[in-house]
Amino acid sequence: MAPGAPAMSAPAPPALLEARALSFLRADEPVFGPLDFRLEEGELALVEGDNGSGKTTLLRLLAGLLHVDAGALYWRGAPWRREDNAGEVLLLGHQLGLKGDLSPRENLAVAAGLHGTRSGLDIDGVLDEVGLAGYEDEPVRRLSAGQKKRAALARLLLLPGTLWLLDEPYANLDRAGIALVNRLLERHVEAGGSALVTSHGAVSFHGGQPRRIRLHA
Ligand SMILES: Nc1ncnc2c1ncn2[C@@H]1O[C@H](COP(=O)(O)OP(=O)(O)OP(=O)(O)O)[C@@H](O)[C@H]1O
Repeated sequence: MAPGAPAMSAPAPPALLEARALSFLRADEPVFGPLDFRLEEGELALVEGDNGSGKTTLLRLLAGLLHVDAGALYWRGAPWRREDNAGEVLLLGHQLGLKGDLSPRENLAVAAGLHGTRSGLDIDGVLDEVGLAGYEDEPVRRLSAGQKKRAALARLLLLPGTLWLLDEPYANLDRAGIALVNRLLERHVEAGGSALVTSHGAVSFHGGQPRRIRLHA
């Protein structure tokens, strides 16, 4: 290296997720976007916007339930292909995706059979952690709204996902449930996981100032 030449620094690693000029169209009208953002591994970001600004649409698109209409998405630097990250991206949406006739224990067993589990975790342990001890074998349709949300959180905790997409995760939860969501999020991020969270309530997150992704209707 010539004297005085600047030291070469290693290129920054690619973001876990990057959106460039991303839009979703309905009847040729953009629901949101064009939107540019990055999300790193071990980072939480808040998706903000008024009612109808497209927060749920964005999360459903990232969960593979809708197609990218315009712009581009990258996963670890490569063009986004659902088949490359299907097991790594977990959505907790308004519809919780639980089978009402099955118990929490059975719902989690089905999910674990399909996707595996995080090492060191088991079904009864996560149900206990989310406060469903004693309700493990009750059909989900007989649980309260908050208990159903807790069962969905138990599934999120159990499965080996990298990116959590949480749409209004605090809805229907009591104070202890809200604290539970924050605890699970902090632990996920500390372990190198990432999360995109929509919430109209205050998210209390102690892992630093989260990135904010603002949608405009
Ligand atoms: N299935 C659908 N068919 C047609 N339009 C839809 C559908 N779902 C949502 N929309 C429209 O897309 C826009 C964005 O909706 P979306 O649910 O993504 O907003 P949001 O930001 O999550 O809203 P909120 O804060 O009320 O939950 C709204 O104008 C809505 O009416």
